Amino acid sequence: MAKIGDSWGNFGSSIAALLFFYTMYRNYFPNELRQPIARYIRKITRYFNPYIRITFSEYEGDSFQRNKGYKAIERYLDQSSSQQARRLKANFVPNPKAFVLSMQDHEEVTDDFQGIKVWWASSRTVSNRQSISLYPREDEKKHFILTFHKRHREVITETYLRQVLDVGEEIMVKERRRKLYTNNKSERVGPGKSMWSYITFQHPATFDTLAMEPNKKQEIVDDLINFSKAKDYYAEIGKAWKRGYLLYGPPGTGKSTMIAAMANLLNYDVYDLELTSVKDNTELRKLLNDTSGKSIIVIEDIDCSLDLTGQREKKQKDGEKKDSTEDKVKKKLEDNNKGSQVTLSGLLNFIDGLWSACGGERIIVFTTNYVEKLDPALIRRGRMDKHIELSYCGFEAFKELAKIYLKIESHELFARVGTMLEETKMTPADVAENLMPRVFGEGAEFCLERLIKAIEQAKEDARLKAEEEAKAKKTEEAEAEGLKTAKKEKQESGGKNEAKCAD
Ligand SMILES: Nc1ncnc2c1ncn2[C@@H]1O[C@H](COP(=O)(O)OP(=O)(O)OP(=O)(O)O)[C@@H](O)[C@H]1O
Ligand SMILES: [Mg+2]
Repeated sequence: MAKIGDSWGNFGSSIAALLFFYTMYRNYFPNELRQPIARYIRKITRYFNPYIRITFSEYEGDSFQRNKGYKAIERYLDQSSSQQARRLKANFVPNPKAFVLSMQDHEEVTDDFQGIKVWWASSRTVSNRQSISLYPREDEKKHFILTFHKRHREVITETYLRQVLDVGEEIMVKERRRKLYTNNKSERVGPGKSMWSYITFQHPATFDTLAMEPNKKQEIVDDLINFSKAKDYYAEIGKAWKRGYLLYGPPGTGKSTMIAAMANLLNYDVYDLELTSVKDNTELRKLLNDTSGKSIIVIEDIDCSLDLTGQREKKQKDGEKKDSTEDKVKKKLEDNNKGSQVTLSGLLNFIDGLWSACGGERIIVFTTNYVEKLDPALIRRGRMDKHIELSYCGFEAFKELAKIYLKIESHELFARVGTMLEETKMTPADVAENLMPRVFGEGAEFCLERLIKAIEQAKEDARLKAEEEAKAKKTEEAEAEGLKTAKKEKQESGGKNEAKCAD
């Protein structure tokens, strides 16, 4: 009891002494001396203080740019925060649906790295300014402060902080709501606004629900996963961490569905780039600089977005005849391209990684119905690393669709469907449409029979179309023959007349 009384007595006299010195200092020290003394005291304490403090602010300098590292640190600290901090705040994350607990301001947690103890504190400073601001952050500044012993300076600043960022970013990617971005026309974008607008990406397609030959599918999945894990490899060989896929095939064969499946597999955002809305190459560069890592940049129907047919056009003018499909594509291209001056070389520059080399991994996907129309420079390996053909529905793809839509792996009608699909071209979209039960209670057999009828109908349609085409060709040939004969006759009669005149 006496001991406690003694220590209270010592404590009291120390406080009294401190107060005494402080009053003396305030009242009797001239102002000019106070500043150097304060500086000197700070120097002494710094000399004896073995700890280093690093402050991580929520915003970069005085800019409006949010510091990505701050968010990553916050996510990294969540686990220690939920176990150690006493005052927590709860944030909702959609993926997986849950509350994430983070520490409140002015809380402190500890972390252990290779046996080294560090302290993390969250802090918020509020400015004294008496202004009214629309932006809360102008007056409030949030920081994380990391404290550690100076003998661990190298390990902490180099290895530990790298790990904090990597782990934090990984958590953020896992729990984020993925986005589907589309580019706005530049006229509609106000100053300081992003050229991309987005909605939440919620496409249900996965590689499990995508019907295609299993080995081919596995090869694509492996390729994507290998790419997403190859950060160090790309750094080693000095290439931008990007990969290009060209998906080609007739309409309804699953090109867009595959892009959604890719995004779902890798947990990437999707940037759907409408090239015809991009004014010129400079704008294209800006758009691409504004994309984030872990994303798929998609240009659908590339043949209709850009004039890539220059060489072919020249040949056609030299006398070749255009077919009706090409006519249509050309017309669509002209309609689309009004106002866009993006050139092939602008696009090539982008793909080559000059502009996409900033930041994390990116996948570029082009889709087209007419692969033969694309300029070889655009799709050469290295730009479009993998060319994937999505084609008409074969037996293997049909079996996958039956598994997805009818939940069956075999049926006595399968063999017949298989033979019919070999003879008739039908897209997976059409097969899926017929297999999907339309009203409650439609059984597998009913749906398979409907599919058989649809294939028979498609076969009949194809036969009629071929007949019509053959007829049209014959008429064309007859007309050409007629023209030729008429020309010959004219020439001959012209020759006779000339001879008469000479007589
Ligand atoms: N291989 C497939 N596996 C499963 N479903 C498919 C497949 N191909 C097409 N489908 C179905 O058909 C529909 C149309 O497919 P999708 O939009 O992917 O075709 P596309 O190749 O992108 O066509 P387009 O060239 O016209 O853009 C999708 O809703 C999808 O459900
Ligand atoms: Mg499509």
